[in-house]
Amino acid sequence: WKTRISPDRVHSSQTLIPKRKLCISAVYELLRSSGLPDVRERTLIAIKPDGVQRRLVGQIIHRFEQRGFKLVGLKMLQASQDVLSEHYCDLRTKPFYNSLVRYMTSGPLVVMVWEGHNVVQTSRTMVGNTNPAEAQAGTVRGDFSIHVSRNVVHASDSVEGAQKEIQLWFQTKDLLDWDSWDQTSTGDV
Ligand SMILES: Nc1ncnc2c1ncn2[C@@H]1O[C@H](COP(=O)(O)OP(=O)(O)OP(=O)(O)O)[C@@H](O)[C@H]1O
Ligand SMILES: O=c1ccn([C@@H]2O[C@H](COP(=O)(O)OP(=O)(O)O)[C@@H](O)[C@H]2O)c(=O)[nH]1
Ligand SMILES: [Mg+2]
Repeated sequence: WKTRISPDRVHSSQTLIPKRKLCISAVYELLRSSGLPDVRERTLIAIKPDGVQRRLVGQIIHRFEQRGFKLVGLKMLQASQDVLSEHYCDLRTKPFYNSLVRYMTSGPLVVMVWEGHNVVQTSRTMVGNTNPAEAQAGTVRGDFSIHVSRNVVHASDSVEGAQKEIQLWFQTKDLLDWDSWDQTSTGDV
């Protein structure tokens, strides 16, 4: 037991922190300061009530996993009017705002945080045009929907927007900073 734990772990105040985790943090810091890709970019993806009702949750998650992004937060919830008015504050003056809120509160949502290089922009591409009639086949909206008022999924549209939305929908403690085995040299845990 000792030989297995001790070479891999260091003490930091009260807790034991895996050395590998410290190393990975240092590598991320180096990448950031060197201008190399930020592999820790995060975005908020929400499967809207029509996506949940139509049992599309698995297929949508599959697309993000298959693309190579990492799931760091996931919950199912009934959205409140308050959270939605904050989430869609830029749309409050739009004529469709009230129907949008009715739609978004009509059933449970599955809200997720995905992480990876360029995840905000790539997710927007994967999700497709806001109006499914204009969305390319192969995108979530282009494959699963036909009308803008039932477009299955939400994806943050900028890195700053994603940060705000993640703070709105999740508490920091509910986001898991887990190490992906494909980013470490061995599968030894
Ligand atoms: N003309 C419209 N009629 C009905 N609903 C609309 C219309 N335009 C937008 N919506 C709804 O409002 C949502 C938010 O619009 P927005 O312009 O932010 O599109 P989006 O960024 O592609 O979508 P989301 O923010 O949900 O990812 C749309 O996803 C859609 O559900
Ligand atoms: O004419 C419109 C435009 C948008 N929406 C809804 O409002 C959401 C948010 O709009 P946004 O412009 O942010 O588009 P998105 O980011 O969802 O592509 C969309 O997803 C739609 O659900 C709508 O119902 N009618
Ligand atoms: Mg939007």
